[in-house]
Formats: sequence, structure tokens, C-alpha cells
Amino acid sequence: MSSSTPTTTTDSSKAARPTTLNFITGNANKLAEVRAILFTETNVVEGGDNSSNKPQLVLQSRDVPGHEIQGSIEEVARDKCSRAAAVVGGPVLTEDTALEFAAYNGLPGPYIKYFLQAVGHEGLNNMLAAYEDKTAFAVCTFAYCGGPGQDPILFQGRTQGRIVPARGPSNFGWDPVFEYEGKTYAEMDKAEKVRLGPQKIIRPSA
Ligand SMILES: O=c1nc[nH]c2c1ncn2[C@H]1C[C@H](O)[C@@H](COP(=O)(O)OP(=O)(O)OP(=O)(O)O)O1
Ligand SMILES: [Mg+2]
Repeated sequence: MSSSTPTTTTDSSKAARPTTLNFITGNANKLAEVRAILFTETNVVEGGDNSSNKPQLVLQSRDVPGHEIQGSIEEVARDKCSRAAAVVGGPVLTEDTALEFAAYNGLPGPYIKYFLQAVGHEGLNNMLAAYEDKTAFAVCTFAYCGGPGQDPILFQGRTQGRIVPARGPSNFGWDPVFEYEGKTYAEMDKAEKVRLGPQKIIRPSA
């Protein structure tokens, strides 16, 4: 993924090309999937070791301090990334996952974490019991921020699926209730899930 490489600049008045880019998340499963998707021996390291001069993606498992704001997926993503850059004091990559129900015009969206915690897989299904349309979109929004005070840049992928009664191991979030092409994410093995690309990737501006 090209967003794993920090921006290069030929303008010597700007900051030097960063040597590390931290991916920050408090979610061990998310970290594992990002590792599986982005890992190459040359550009990803664990922890903070950066003995080579190449830009490296450092995977950090820690919560971004502060609270998630209310707002659109993009506003939530930008805010978390800015807070992460402030705490790290340098370039960071963060990710926010939303789950939009078509019948709810996009909700729970960025609030899926709290709905999942509150009502579980069965509750997510019950929310849709009154509706014929079980369509859901998994929305992954990566945010890159060059450093404290800089505007984050977003990259967003969307995958269309449907909400079904839970099938498969309950290891990660809403994986058992999100069905994509006949299988829930939980029924896929990890390699299969991380190989799936989003159906489209956009650079949201708002
Ligand atoms: O592929 C996924 N399959 C199933 N569930 C998933 C996936 N990816 C995120 N999830 C869950 C975790 C959390 O309940 C919510 C997103 O919330 P989100 O804020 O992005 O993640 P988080 O708070 O766990 O970690 P972070 O420290 O990166 O903010 O959806
Ligand atoms: Mg979060």
C-alpha cells in the first residue's frame, strides 16, 4: 500500500523525510491484520527499532489517548489520527472501521464498536429484523498525518456485504455477522480475509 510510505519532499525547507511511520491501534486483531496486509521485510518493524535509514512502518499496539469524537466517519478518523500524531510527535497512520447498515442510512457507522459492545451479534441482527434489506458496508478508513498540527489525509475502502446470524469463531468484532459472497468474515481463514481487497478505494475530502 502506497500510504505506508511517508511523503517525500524535494523542498529542503520542509522537514526531512521521516524515517519511521507509526501505525497506532489499541486493537490487537486490527494490528495483526494490518501486519498481514502490509508486511514486507524491508518496511515493517515491530516496536521502535529503526537501525536502517529506510522509512519503516512501526506497528504500535496502544490506545490513542483521549476520546473518539462524534461525527462522520471521516471526522472521527481525522480526529483520532491528529491525536495520535500529537502523542507520537511525528508521522502516524491510524485506521477506523465503520459498519454501515443500509436500512439505517449508514448507522451505526463509526459507532459500531459501541453497538457491538452493547447488544452483541444477536442484537445487531435484531436491529435489522424489521427491515427486508440486510445490506451492510464495511468501511475502512486509513488516516495519515505527517506530524502534530498537520492535516490528515484519508484513504477509504468499502466492502458490501450483509448482516446474518453469527457463523464462525467469535474472535474479532463483527466478523461472524458480516457475510461477504456467501461466507462470514469469521468463516474465512485469516489469509483469505486479508487478501480480499475493498471493492473501491477513495480519497474522501470532507
Ligand atoms: O475487520 C474487522 N472485523 C470485525 N470487526 C472489526 C474489524 N475491524 C474493526 N472491527 C471492530 C473493532 C471495533 O469494535 C470496531 C471498530 O472501531 P475502531 O475504533 O476502528 O477500532 P478500535 O477502537 O478497536 O481500535 P483503534 O485503537 O484502532 O481505534 O469494529
Ligand atoms: Mg477506536
